[in-house]
Amino acid sequence: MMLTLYRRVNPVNKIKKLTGLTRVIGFGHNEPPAQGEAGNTTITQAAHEFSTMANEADSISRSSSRCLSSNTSTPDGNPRVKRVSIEGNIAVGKSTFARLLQSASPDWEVVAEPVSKWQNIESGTMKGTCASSQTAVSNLLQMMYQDAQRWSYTFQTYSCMSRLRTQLQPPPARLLSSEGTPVQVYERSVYSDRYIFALNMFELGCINSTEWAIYQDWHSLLMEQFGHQVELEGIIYLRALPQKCMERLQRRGRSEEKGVKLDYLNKLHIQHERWLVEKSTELHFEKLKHVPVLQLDASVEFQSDPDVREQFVTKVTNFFNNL
Ligand SMILES: Nc1ncnc2c1ncn2[C@@H]1O[C@H](COP(=O)(O)OP(=O)(O)OP(=O)(O)O)[C@@H](O)[C@H]1O
Ligand SMILES: Nc1nc(=O)c2ncn([C@H]3C[C@H](O)[C@@H](CO)O3)c2[nH]1
Repeated sequence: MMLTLYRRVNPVNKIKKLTGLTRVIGFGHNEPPAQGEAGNTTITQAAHEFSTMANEADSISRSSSRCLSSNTSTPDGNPRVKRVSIEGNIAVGKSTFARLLQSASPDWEVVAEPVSKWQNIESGTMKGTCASSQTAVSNLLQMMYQDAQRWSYTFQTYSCMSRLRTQLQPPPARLLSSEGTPVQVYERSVYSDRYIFALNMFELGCINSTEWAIYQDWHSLLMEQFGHQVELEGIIYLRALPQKCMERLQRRGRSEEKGVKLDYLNKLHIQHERWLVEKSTELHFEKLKHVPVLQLDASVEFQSDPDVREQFVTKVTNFFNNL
C-alpha cells in the first residue's frame, strides 16, 4: 500500500520567503528586527485564515456555570469582587499605575504580572564538583528576546499558564468583607497573552501556523474549563504612543529588553488598538466582546503631579463603581 503524504504549505513561511522576511523579528543583539511594515498586511491575512480555521471548531460556549467558591455572587449572578485587567504596551507604566491604585484604596488588590517567574525557571540540578549540587535557572524572558523564533511558543505556554494561576488566585479576605466595591486588578491577562502577544508573534512568523493552532486550541479549552473564574468585568487600557514607551523602556533599562526595537512596540501598539479601541480583533469568548474598557492617557507624567494622580483615581473609581 502506498501512503501519500501531503505537505501543506505554510502561507507565513511562503510570505516570509517572498518578502525576504526570514527573520521577521530577531531581538537578539545581533539580529535587529526588520524595520518597516513590509509584508505585514499579507502576513495578517494569513494569520486571519489560520485563526479562522483553527477556531471553527472552537467557538466557545461558556462553560456550565462554575461557581466561584471564594468569590460569592451578587443576586444578579455577578461576582462580588470585580476583576479588571490593566492592559498596555511594554513600559507604558502598568506597574507604576498599579502601585498607584494599590495605595489609593484598601478595596483594591493589585496582582502583579509574574515576570520574575519567567526570569527564574528552575530547570533541574547541576552536579557540582564536590558532591554538592546547584539548581540550574533559566531566564525564559531573555531566551525569548534573544531567539524569538525558537522560544516564542514556549514563552507563550508559560506566560499563559502563569497568568492563569494569577487570575485563579482567590481574593484576599479583606476584599470579601469590604462594604465598598472590591476589585482585584491584574497586570495583563490570559486574554492579552493571546490577542496581543501570541497573535503578534504568529503574525511576525515567530510562532508557526502549527504552534498557533495548538496554542489557540489549548487556550480555548482552558478558558472553557475555567469558565467564569477567569472572566473580566472591566479592562483599563493605558495608552501612549510607542515612542513614549520606548523612552520609558530605555530609562528603565531591563537587561532582557536591550534588543527591543521601536518597530516591535509599534506592532504591539497596533494589536492593542485593534483589540481595545477599533474592536476589530477576532475574539472567541462572548463575554470578552462586551467587557467595558476605560482608556487612559498614560503619556502624562503623574508620578510628580498629585492633581493628575487624583484625576486618574477618580476616573478609575467611577469606572469600578459602574461595572
Ligand atoms: N506616567 C509616567 N510618567 C513618567 N514615567 C513613567 C510613568 N509611568 C511609568 N514611568 C516609568 O516608565 C518605566 C516603565 O514603567 P513600568 O515598569 O510601570 O511599565 P510597565 O508597563 O509595567 O512595563 P512592562 O510592560 O514591562 O510590564 C519606569 O521607569 C517608570 O518609572
Ligand atoms: N512575547 C511575549 N509574550 C507575552 O505574553 C508577554 N507578556 C509580557 N511580555 C514581555 C514584555 C516585557 O518585556 C516583559 C514584562 O512585561 O515581558 C511578553 N512577551
